[in-house]
Amino acid sequence: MTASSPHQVSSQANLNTNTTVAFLGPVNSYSHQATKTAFPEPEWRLEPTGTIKEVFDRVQAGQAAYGVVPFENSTHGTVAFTLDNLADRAGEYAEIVVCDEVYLDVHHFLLGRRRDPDPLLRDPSPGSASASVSASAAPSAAAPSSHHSSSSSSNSKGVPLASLSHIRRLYSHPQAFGQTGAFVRRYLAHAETVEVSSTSRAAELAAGDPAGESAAIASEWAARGFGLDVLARWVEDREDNTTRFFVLRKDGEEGEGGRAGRADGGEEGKGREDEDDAAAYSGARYKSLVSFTVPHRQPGALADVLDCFRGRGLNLTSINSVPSLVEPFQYLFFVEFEGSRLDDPEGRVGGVLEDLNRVAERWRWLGSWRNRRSGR
Ligand SMILES: O=C(O)C(=O)C[C@]1(C(=O)O)C=C[C@@H](O)C=C1
Repeated sequence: MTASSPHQVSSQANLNTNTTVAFLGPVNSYSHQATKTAFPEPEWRLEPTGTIKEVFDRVQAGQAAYGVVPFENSTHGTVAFTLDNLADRAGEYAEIVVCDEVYLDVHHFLLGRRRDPDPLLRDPSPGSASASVSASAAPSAAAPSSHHSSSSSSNSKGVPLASLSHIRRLYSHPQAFGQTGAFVRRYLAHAETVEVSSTSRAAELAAGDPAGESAAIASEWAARGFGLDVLARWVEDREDNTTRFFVLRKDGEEGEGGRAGRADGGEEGKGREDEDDAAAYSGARYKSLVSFTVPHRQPGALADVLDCFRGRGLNLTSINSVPSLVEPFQYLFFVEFEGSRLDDPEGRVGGVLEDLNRVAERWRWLGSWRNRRSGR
């Protein structure tokens, strides 16, 4: 697993600042990997939480300078828990903004205990590319994996490396289940699926099953961390499976060393700026997020808001909605777009925010940060 374009914060810049970063734990979750990429230890103190909501809580309470939360996955879409907290219906997170993003390639592993003896086992080491499997390894294992390429080194991807007939329970995070549906339906239809708070929590639960009848879909690091056997590797539906994480902080706390300092053009972003000079609109180097509601009964109210972005020449990169919980079937919308409120020489972002005053019922700016995939 790799994270694209590591963008780490220098240790010197962070002397005398709060260096705690909260992420969804336990350790060895994908959130942990994403956090380590952006906030290398030991300069940063990484603190696992039990839920995504706790990441928001700690940042808002000032107990963590930053928080890292999954936002969307390329296969399964938006992470509902994160959107729910960004919606901030109870006004608990009034100061929280997004100040950066991290992309992580996500390859899921099936972890559990091998049957002992397991005559079908070939190579259980995490990340091994040389493992192969007998045609009778598991229910319907004879058929080649349909979802990954068929090169020889990929033969062990997406197929069981050991018998799975003893697995009765399969733990994982709902997002991970959503990214591995083909494998689970094909090889583990006989097992009960149990959603838990993270993939590393899933591995912890599987490791704690004395009968060895539980398995987890989790990361290869969780295999090592919890001493589990790798029963299958790269079980995601799509090999290009990628999750994008948001880095959160409190608004106005982007002082020296803060990651958002780079989002408004700090030194660390300079090389990147030069690379991107060719971009037609310089705002493509950045992204911003706003949430808003529109008058529910007014025809075209949502279109009016979207038209403001078109009018200002701002490219949208994602649109989401969640129930407003004010009245049934009324929604709060999120629009993410290219451009920064913090570096806005042409005034396009400032302009669109003024437009929102006119056409939206309520709106909130949720941050501007460097586009870590500009030019793609
Ligand atoms: O469960 C984890 O390991 C997480 O960090 C959460 C999460 C998510 O919510 O999207 C992160 C990345 C993967 O997409 C699957 C799960």
